Amino acid sequence: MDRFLDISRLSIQFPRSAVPVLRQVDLQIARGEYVAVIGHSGCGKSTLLNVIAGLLPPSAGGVVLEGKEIDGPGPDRAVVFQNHSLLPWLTCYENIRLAVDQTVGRKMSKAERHAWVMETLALVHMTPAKDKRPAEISGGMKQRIGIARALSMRPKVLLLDEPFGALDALTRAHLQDQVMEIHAARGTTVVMITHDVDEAVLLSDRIVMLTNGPNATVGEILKVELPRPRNRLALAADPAFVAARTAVLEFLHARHANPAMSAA
Ligand SMILES: Nc1ncnc2c1ncn2[C@@H]1O[C@H](COP(=O)(O)OP(=O)(O)OP(=O)(O)O)[C@@H](O)[C@H]1O
Repeated sequence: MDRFLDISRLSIQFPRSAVPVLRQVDLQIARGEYVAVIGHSGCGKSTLLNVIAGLLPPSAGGVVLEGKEIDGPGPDRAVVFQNHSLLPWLTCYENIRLAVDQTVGRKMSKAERHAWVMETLALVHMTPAKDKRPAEISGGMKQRIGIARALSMRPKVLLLDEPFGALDALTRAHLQDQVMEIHAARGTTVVMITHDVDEAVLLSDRIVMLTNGPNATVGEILKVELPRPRNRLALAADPAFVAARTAVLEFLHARHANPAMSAA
């Protein structure tokens, strides 16, 4: 398989901790693939994403992107967190423009940068709100601007750390549909952390299921063979969708039940 993003023998142990959080994680991700990482709270999903982002060094093993070992953060990997991190004194346009100027800026003229920001705003359907400041828009809109800002840097990999976790169900569904559209339009490679089984099945090409921590590792990988574009309504009763959903639920609740719940 194409080893666009290659995580091999990765272990993470925090200082003053007796056991590793993650142990011997092996995962190869192809260019353009959409991969979801799912697992119980505290198993190390964010830790894994932080290593790919270059925010955390591996204790053993490593991550290689297009043949180059990751040894720090870089614009080739953009992260979107659950809580949007927009600069409150800048408008939506300016928040994205700043990211463009700081990353791809030197390679583009002023007019090209403007056009690129406008194109990215349109991609998340936020053109009408371009002159609003973050305090003037809803949580879902802020998250759309956060995603647009990440995409504006033309990352090789988009890292999503529970990007819809703080949103209500309807807004969440709307954003999931938009991320599917963006993935189809731009072909960006995506690694997304989620707790939501339906979200994982709807969006992903593969679902990586982590075992419980500490010493968590890849327990199983499920290939989601549903054709794209995917429609949430049509899929709700689709036997392949239901089977994938059941397989993930089976893994999480039967074979790797939440340790916190079983201790209660
Ligand atoms: N900087 C740190 N120093 C020490 N321990 C840490 C640090 N960051 C995370 N941990 C521990 O590592 C484990 C994994 O944390 P992580 O946030 O990666 O889990 P998660 O699967 O993303 O959890 P959740 O689903 O609740 O967000 C937890 O036990 C956490 O307490």
